[in-house]
Amino acid sequence: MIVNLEDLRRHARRRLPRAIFDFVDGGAEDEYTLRANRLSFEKYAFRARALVDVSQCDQSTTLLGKQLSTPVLLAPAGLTGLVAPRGEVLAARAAANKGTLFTLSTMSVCSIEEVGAAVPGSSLWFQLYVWKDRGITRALMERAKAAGYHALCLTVDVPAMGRRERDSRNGFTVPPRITLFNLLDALMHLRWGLWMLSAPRPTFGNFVGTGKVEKEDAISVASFTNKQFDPSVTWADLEWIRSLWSGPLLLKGISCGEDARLAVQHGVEGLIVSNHGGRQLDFLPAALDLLPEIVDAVEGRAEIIFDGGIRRGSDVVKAIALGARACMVGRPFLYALASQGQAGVELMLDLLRVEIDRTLALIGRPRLSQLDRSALRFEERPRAAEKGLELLAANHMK
Ligand SMILES: Cc1cc2nc3c(=O)[nH]c(=O)nc-3n(C[C@H](O)[C@H](O)[C@H](O)COP(=O)(O)O)c2cc1C
Ligand SMILES: CC(C)CC(=O)C(=O)O
Repeated sequence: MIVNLEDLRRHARRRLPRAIFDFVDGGAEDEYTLRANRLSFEKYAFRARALVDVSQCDQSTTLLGKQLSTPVLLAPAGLTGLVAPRGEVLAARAAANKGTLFTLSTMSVCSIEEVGAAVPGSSLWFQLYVWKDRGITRALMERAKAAGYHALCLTVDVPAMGRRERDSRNGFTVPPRITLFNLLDALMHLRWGLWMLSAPRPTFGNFVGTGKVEKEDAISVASFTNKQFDPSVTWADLEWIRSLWSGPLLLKGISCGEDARLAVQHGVEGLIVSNHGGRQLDFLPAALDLLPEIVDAVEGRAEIIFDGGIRRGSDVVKAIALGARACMVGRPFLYALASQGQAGVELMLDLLRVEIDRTLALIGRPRLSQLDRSALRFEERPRAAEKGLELLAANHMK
């Protein structure tokens, strides 16, 4: 039975082959940041007001000029189409049906055009990684523009791919290598195996025909991206990106006040405060702990989106109270896709919607605009968090 997002994770764990589940679920190195992302929410409790009319809670909002029915968006996730066939199309449809946005990763299985044709461009953002081959980078932006995507989200926290040790242990490659273990694993996860047989062999769909993926047979994500992504990108390149993209521009992966101020000086419309879900630099602080410094640095000059560890509606309310305008979720929508395809993603968004409404009612602030830091208490000693860290560390050592 599915009553919350953790249930979707459990479902996904049963449904997906080990290497695919670990690719989605895992983080970098010791996974400190991955664990911290969750535990940081325990540092905050609520200050609730009583006897407020909460008969009409309203979580609708606007983001970069677009009306949204909820402040929860779907984060870019490479290889979503490995979790369910045509996974990006299914997730984009779910987001559009629920009045919110889907962000397509540069590293998607379905192409920019396929997703663009499935839903209105107004409910789509495109996430950009800058390739060494600037012709390819330029073409990605032109294709997203031609397909009607509303905003461009440049990810800035991958100058090198984080080391995901679960992927190394599992020998995870794209496309998945056909080995005896992988065949057995697929047989033990027959629904996923049959699903995948119904789709073309998954690869990085935006690069088919460019010669970049055809040559590569079964390569690790880190080897591929370290070969293709440009580690020399600097603030100066933003001007070039700006000259090619006329819509709203956001930077994803900003993690300190200095960079937030620079981003504003460069005229970006939005920032995504994120540590890439703990998949890049291990021992970055929990994403929630990055938020106040960045909100203070931005001083309202750009819209701030938060991601990292959101698993409850109350987490969304806390991030908004700390100054975010909206939140992205990554793994939860991938677990949901693995569990029930498009219907699973819609269910995940519904679960969060109900939890957000209930939290707003219980704290006596029926609208998002009424949320600020006075809605929270900082827990001096988050005892549950300390205990949780000890337990998780103990599990990790087993
Ligand atoms: C499987 C997977 C693939 C991801 N791929 C990308 C990507 O291609 N581009 C990107 O900017 N972020 C990527 N991310 C990071 C997410 O956009 C997001 O920052 C992160 O998942 C948020 O944390 P959460 O999973 O705890 O919600 C990926 C995350 C996961 C789990
Ligand atoms: C396929 C990868 C490059 C996607 C990514 O950014 C990630 O796994 O975090």
